[in-house]
Amino acid sequence: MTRSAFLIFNPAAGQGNAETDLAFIKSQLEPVFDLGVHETQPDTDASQLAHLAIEQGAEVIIASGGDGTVSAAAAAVIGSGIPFGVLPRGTANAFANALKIPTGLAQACETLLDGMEYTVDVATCNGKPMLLLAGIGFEAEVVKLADRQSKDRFGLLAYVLGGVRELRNLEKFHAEIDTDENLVEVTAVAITVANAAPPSSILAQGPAQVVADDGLLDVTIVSAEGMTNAIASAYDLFRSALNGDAASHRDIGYLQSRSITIRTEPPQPIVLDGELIGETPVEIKCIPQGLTVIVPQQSGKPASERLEGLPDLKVTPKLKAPEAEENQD
Ligand SMILES: Nc1ncnc2c1ncn2[C@@H]1O[C@H](COP(=O)(O)OP(=O)(O)OP(=O)(O)O)[C@@H](O)[C@H]1O
Repeated sequence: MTRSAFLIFNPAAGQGNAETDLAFIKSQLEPVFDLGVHETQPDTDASQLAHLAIEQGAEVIIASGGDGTVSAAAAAVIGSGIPFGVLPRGTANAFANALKIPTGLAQACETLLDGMEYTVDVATCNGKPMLLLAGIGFEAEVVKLADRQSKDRFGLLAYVLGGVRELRNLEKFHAEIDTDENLVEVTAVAITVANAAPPSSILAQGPAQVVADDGLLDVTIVSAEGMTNAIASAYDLFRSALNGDAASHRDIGYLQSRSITIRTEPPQPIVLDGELIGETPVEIKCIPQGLTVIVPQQSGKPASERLEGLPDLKVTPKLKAPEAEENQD
């Protein structure tokens, strides 16, 4: 029986040609899936379509568009157990990058055909679904500056330009971070709470790795004052993102918790998965194992075993000896 797949397609996303993209996607997926294509409209968003997909009993739900489309669709699929696929066609494609889903359309289609299911945590942030991360302070200011017009002109560079402009006006704030274990009080310029993070989200890279399926949120605190310290901290976070080592600069701290409340003085903007949602205080709670995503084979967890492809491979599962026999002598 052919599996039914419900494709949510945003024709307005990204800078490519939507018609060509859709024709290509159909050519790749129709031979394998019973594919229904549903285009988003300015007034029919991806989350409404994802709810429709669940109602109709879709066996796979696929979202194709920018992070706006992907996040809205994924949020609606949380808790349904239905495998969720992504065909990224946006500017930053943070969701795909965080889960190592290829951003090229051909490879992303291949992933849907021969990938594996990987169940990740999600979270709520002030009651809203959170897939990746919430930024408080600096990152939120950068998103404010990367407006739609400059995103259309410069793509990903818009965020970088926003970041450089914002570096000049780093503003400190006092923060109370209430975790499961402690109340941490600190002066910071940026606090990032991540469930999963793409390597480009450098402000989330305090810990060696942000693991998406450990039931925990990773908090990175950057307290750099002044331009020189900010650049040194940024360099350390870059190094952490590249090498998988934890950050060690004295202006960077990190911790883990299942739920977190952050209060700041003065109030700071919050950006949730790329969208400004308001100001602190913020309460974030992890929902372990909330979403099943289709990812390339082996990309979910750091591989601890790889055998396939070896010549003459044969793997025979061994039955464990019953305890009684083990104790016999
Ligand atoms: N048929 C449509 N015509 C015009 N706009 C649409 C349509 N469908 C959805 N939209 C709009 O697209 C936006 C979501 O875009 P999405 O985030 O998927 O892509 P993007 O903005 O190109 O990506 P990125 O944020 O990575 O640049 C929403 O604002 C939504 O209203």
